[in-house]
Amino acid sequence: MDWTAEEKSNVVEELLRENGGWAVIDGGLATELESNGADIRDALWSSKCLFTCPELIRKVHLDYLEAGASILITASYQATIQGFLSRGFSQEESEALLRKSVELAVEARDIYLQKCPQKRQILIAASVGSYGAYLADGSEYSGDYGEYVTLETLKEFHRRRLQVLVEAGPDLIAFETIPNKIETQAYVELLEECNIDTPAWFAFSSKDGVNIVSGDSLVECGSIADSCHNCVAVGINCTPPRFIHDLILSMTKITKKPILIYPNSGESYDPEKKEWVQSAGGSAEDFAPFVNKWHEAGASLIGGCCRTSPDTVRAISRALKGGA
Ligand code: MET
Repeated sequence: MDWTAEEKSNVVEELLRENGGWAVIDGGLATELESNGADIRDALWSSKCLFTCPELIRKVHLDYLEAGASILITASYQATIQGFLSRGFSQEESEALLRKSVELAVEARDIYLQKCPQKRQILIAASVGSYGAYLADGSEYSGDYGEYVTLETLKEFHRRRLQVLVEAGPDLIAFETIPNKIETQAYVELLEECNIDTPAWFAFSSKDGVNIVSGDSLVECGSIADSCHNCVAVGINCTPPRFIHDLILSMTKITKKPILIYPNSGESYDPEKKEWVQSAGGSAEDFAPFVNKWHEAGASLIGGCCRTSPDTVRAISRALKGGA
């Protein structure tokens, strides 16, 4: 469909209007692929599935739609041209893999809508993971890229990837797990410099309920995102549920745009051990009682991140419909 820039930028508001003020985002993709048998222990993480088991990605997208999600996030979180090149793919093949992530989500939407008696709006959000996700050294959870990584390094790293994803025609761009201010700034400048009119959301992660993981201020980073012309929603992802309420309250002070949250199942990243440790009070099953409080506090787009599943999404959907 050929939409004007203004129509494109209204897709989230339109979805929220159609749905009565809230919408459900899908749940964890990589961890759900793993639960379905995919081996993602790899520097490419879930994006490895783009060439090893694309049909499984399509299946997981479909499972999330059947569970009630209205927004699908593509399998491009850790998909980067640099990452694919280092595995022996050519530039063309690498770009095709990026496009494939969007195509698979679009296919899942088409299959779902064909058999769904009640037509509903479904948006495809092209995931852009941080530079640290590409490095796969834990820096996506510390935001510490060292002194040699500048704003220009980050813009150069993301530029072509962003252009290719946009050309594949997603409804939205999902900047996910943003760890620091410099990368927030890089995304905002790239959208402008590349004349991108696809709307974008900015999702930060936090490990203390106050700042984003690098220690940079959520208020400051959220405000940078909020001031970006393309930005249609600001929020939090991959963060333990127990921090979410306070983070929503902080964000209501800096944005009038829709607030999105998709927490993980309660784990935190231990930089010493370089692994995720489960913490008490916030498993995916515990989501449902919080969901309406989060919505009342100001979040309108709600889903799950790592280690959440279609069951989590079903519970979120039920709770928002008033059935929890
Ligand atoms: C570490 S955050 C990962 C986000 C990504 N959309 C996923 O669920 O796989």
